[in-house]
Amino acid sequence: MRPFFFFCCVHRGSPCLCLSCDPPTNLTSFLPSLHQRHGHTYFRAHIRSSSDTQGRRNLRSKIPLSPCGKFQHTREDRWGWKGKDALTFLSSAFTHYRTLLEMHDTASRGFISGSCRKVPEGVRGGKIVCMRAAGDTCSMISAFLQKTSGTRKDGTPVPENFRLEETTLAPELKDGEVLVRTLYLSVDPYMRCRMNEDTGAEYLTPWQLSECVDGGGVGVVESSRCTTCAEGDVVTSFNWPWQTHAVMAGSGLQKVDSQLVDGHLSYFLGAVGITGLTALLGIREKGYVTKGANQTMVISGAAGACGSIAGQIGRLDGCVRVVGICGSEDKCKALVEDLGFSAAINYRQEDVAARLKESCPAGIDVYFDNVGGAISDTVIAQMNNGGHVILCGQISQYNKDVPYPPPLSEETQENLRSKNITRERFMVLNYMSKVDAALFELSQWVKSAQIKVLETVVNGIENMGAAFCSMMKGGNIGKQIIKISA
Ligand SMILES: NC(=O)C1=CN([C@@H]2O[C@H](COP(=O)(O)OP(=O)(O)OC[C@H]3O[C@@H](n4cnc5c(N)ncnc54)[C@H](OP(=O)(O)O)[C@@H]3O)[C@@H](O)[C@H]2O)C=CC1
Ligand SMILES: CCCCCC(=O)/C=C/[C@H]1[C@H](O)CC(=O)[C@@H]1CCCCCCC(=O)O
Repeated sequence: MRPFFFFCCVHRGSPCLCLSCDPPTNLTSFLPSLHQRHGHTYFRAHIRSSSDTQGRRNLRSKIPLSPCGKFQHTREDRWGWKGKDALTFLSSAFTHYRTLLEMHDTASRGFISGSCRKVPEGVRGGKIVCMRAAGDTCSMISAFLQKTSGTRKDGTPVPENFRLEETTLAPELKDGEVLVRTLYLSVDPYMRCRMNEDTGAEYLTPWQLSECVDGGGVGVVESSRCTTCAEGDVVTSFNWPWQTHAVMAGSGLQKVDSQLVDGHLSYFLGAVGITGLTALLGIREKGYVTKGANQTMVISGAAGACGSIAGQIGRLDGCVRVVGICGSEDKCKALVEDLGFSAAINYRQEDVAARLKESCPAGIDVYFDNVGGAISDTVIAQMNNGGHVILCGQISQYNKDVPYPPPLSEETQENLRSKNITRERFMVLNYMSKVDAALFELSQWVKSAQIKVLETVVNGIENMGAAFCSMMKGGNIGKQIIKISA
């Protein structure tokens, strides 16, 4: 929905409430339907007073507005309530302001006291910005990183590392900007590294304590002053702020085609997004899978976002055995029964070396490594001569103070060298020229159910921090998604 602005002003001696919209199109059809659809419209208030040295006050209030009167055309780009209807609205609005201002700001209190029969002296272009028209969703909530003892480079992240703030969006868009409503946000392992002052990876910038946290997101354009984005477009970005709404530069957003995912827009953060691409391009660029070569592939972190897709692609690309390693019985069951893995090993309960011997009788040719550490040492020890390790990630090391990729043990280095095993670092962002074709391929596989998609969806921005921490400990099956709005 397009944001719009009400201006309180004196119009020929009586208060007038005007509505302005940029560009001023579709107002006639838009306004009547507003109340029909939502019953109540909630407003967020900005007000400017002559005694307010900081200029603008954000009152952070919701003002229920009852349907009243009919809109009148007052100027080419303005529509408004006049006379009695305007007074009714202003009266309730100012009553509400007074309560809030008494709580918030004694300096501003003077100008709203007294009668609301006329616009009080001192109010200069007081402005009420409509943020949202549906129930409680009018706030813009942002998530910030905060220090807690023990969680910097070494240590497990906790939900208390994140705090929420409720703020108001700047109402006017500048040239090139768009207002987006966030639909889904992603939490990803690399974010643990962004919690550190030194991320340990040259392409990752640290999150700043006072700035809104960002990452992968998908949303819908609600209004636009950017030539490349239009209202209703579905867009995505790697640098989406953890906010319910955001004003962003249109040039930083990629438009996506909902048909690619049959309307499952969260897939743009997973199977038909960065983690699907990581699985596909990682295998294609570094896995050297050859049809008819009788290869066995092992995947660690196999029930996660990348791993669950990688195993299915390994099979589709021609591996005869695909074995997953993951952290629970439920995950093992999902891999074998739902995704068609040949076998699955629960590393928390089983002897990984013994189970690998049993489930990979011809040895291991390709290893899609998501976790590193002891699990990877064990897998590499059972790899065949001329095998290939796809070095995708090392999540078992992200809570430690080590560089990326972390150093290998002498024994594992010797295994790689003596068996001529390649172990090349893979980074999906280095293959952006191949992304369009790869996304199409993933989309076709998903649509035809040759690839099944698993997701763990949590609702609400207030649960972002907890969802991130849970994913880091294995709380997810498939891609961890946070649904922000419908
Ligand atoms: N190179 C690239 O371009 C990219 C790399 N990655 C990397 O891929 C890997 C997977 O990412 P993604 O699919 O998004 O995340 P996942 O969906 O796989 O979630 C993380 C999973 O890691 C597992 N895990 C956590 N701690 C450990 C541990 N100590 N030992 C073993 N497993 C652990 C948990 O599953 P469980 O219950 O099995 O323990 C958890 O569910 C990460 O290492 C990430 O950094 C991701 C995207 C792009
Ligand atoms: C330091 C550990 C990194 C391990 C590998 C990994 O998880 C990489 C993930 C990236 C993947 O290539 C695609 C992504 O979305 C991940 C990186 C995102 C980069 C965003 C950069 C944001 C910033 O730093 O400003």
